[in-house]
Amino acid sequence: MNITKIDSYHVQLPLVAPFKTSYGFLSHKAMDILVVTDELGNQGYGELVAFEQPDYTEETLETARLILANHLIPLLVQSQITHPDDVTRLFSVIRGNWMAKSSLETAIWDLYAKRHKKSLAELFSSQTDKLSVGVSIGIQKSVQDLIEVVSRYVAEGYTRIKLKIAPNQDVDFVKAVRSHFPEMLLMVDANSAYDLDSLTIFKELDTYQLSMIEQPFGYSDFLEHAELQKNIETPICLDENIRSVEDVMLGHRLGSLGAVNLKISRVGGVTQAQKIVEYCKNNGLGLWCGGMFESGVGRALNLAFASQEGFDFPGDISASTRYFKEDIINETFELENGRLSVPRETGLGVTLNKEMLEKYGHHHVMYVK
Ligand SMILES: O=C(O)CCC(=O)c1ccccc1C(=O)O
Ligand SMILES: [Mg+2]
Repeated sequence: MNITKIDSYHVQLPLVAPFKTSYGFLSHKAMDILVVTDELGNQGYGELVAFEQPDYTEETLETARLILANHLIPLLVQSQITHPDDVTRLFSVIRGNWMAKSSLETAIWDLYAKRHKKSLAELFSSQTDKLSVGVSIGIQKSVQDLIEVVSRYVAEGYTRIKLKIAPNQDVDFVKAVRSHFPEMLLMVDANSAYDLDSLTIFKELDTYQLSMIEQPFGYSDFLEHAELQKNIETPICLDENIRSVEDVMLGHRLGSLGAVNLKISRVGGVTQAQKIVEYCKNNGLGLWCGGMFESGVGRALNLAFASQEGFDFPGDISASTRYFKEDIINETFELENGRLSVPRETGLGVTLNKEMLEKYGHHHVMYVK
């Protein structure tokens, strides 16, 4: 394929409700939408999901833009690409910078699918048209507030609830939610807020039939996670730690994890993510699709990818309205009986809404042939 142009829209969407985690507070989500055009006029969309602060992982929107402009785009346009796997190989000379790589690699996947007049769901061997999904709930001011928020999402149909926790905002919250919803698929995510000194907290959390505990310890730690896993029954799920299939293998061998939160963007793209899917399937590890408050572009990709065999647990892929009042695509993802529809049109199966892009974004040209 011949790439003739790369555009980028710097978008900022207000969140319907602010989101509090153990490390920070989010009132709007910024993202860049890459549009890669080929010689036939096809356009592939990719989302750069990095945050503005380097507080989830090391990358930020600004570092990713630099890596794209100075390294990844020059590499890509100098090379002959016939399949998206070529992009991953090409980018392997550049260390890290997974979200920057993923934004371009996923745009090439969309472009490739469109050139072949296939949906991404089809290319990913999608097994289902409807996907059960969950919702991730930020830290609330009080137990009462949390119960109200959870009740609203349960009424909307979500089948799995994830609670963000932080020191001193953990056991009481979980205990209350569990007693209101005894059968609910429930889990917690600490975003690296604890260490082994908090073992007693986790032994207590271990008594609430949680599906898993996500990223309790350091964002690059494997040893303390393994020590914790020896002391609790609830599977540990790693998120921040996992950048490659090698990280999953390491965590598995050391006993640091029982499940993986897979975000395509955090592992450098679809081709890398697929290796993790295969490893988890072959080794009996839990696997589900995480989220980065994506716009509809990233959401469509997550839905297509997570509809393949191997994903065994509802992901953080919620309805459009859970995140934003208005989105930058023309389609909306609506919850029906706790499920979202997997797009079936060509490529990602979503189209950019020019009016919304203008309202919420700024246009930049990154490359012209
Ligand atoms: O619903 C979503 O898109 C994901 C929500 C979520 O938990 C999250 C959101 C932003 C950054 C990190 C995380 C996380 O999974 O840790
Ligand atoms: Mg997480």
